[in-house]
Amino acid sequence: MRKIILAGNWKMYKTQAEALEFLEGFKPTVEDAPENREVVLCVPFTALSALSKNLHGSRIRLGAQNIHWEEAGAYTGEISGPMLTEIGVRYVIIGHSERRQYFGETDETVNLRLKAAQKYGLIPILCVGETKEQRAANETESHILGQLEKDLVGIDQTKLVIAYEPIWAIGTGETCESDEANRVIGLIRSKLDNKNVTIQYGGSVKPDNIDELMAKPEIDGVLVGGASLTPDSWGKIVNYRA
Ligand SMILES: O=C(CO)COP(=O)(O)O
Repeated sequence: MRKIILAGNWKMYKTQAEALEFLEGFKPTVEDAPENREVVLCVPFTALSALSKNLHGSRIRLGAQNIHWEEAGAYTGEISGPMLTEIGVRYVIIGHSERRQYFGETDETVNLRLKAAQKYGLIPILCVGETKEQRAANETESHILGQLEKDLVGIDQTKLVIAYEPIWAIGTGETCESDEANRVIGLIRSKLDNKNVTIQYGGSVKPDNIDELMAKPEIDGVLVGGASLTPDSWGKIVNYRA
């Protein structure tokens, strides 16, 4: 039985005060969602501690958006596993296309970060996906399978979430067709040793396309940017119609 995980990726949005305001608005909605759905918010580092202290038994789980592979050290601007677990973080996004594109993340550093997350008991959400050019050149499959091959070396597939995020669908309003997302996710699953890994779709997920996406057999959840930023739209997404 695969776990359904709905995760919001706030990226570089919301101060601590804004995050707390969101929480108050969102808490009542999340408690109505069916129990078999894990609801995760991956927020900026500066909001993690305040949110953690204000969850008060809520079923919301917290996630970070990056983790360094060392436990501590001279790594200006980075954050370690123990720093995250100490404040109640359970998940961490690794290898998001924005980190690969703007911050020099490579499959090698993604692999190191994945190993660190698992070492410190965090569940990594590994992001993979192709650019518009790669899709046009029929390189979608080879690109994604190439990423997985390098990223997953030595990784325990029983403590892993994967998000398929076609880069051309991120923040563009251009959602991947649900059948196509289902096909690519099925392909990813076929290459994994553990067929029960939760595999999410991400890229312009909105309240008006969530039902269709979640109805697809291979899609086990979503990783959502823009539409996770307001309690109203995020509430509709976590309460999608099964
Ligand atoms: O990058 C994403 C989630 O990680 C998707 O962002 P959008 O939902 O804003 O397209």
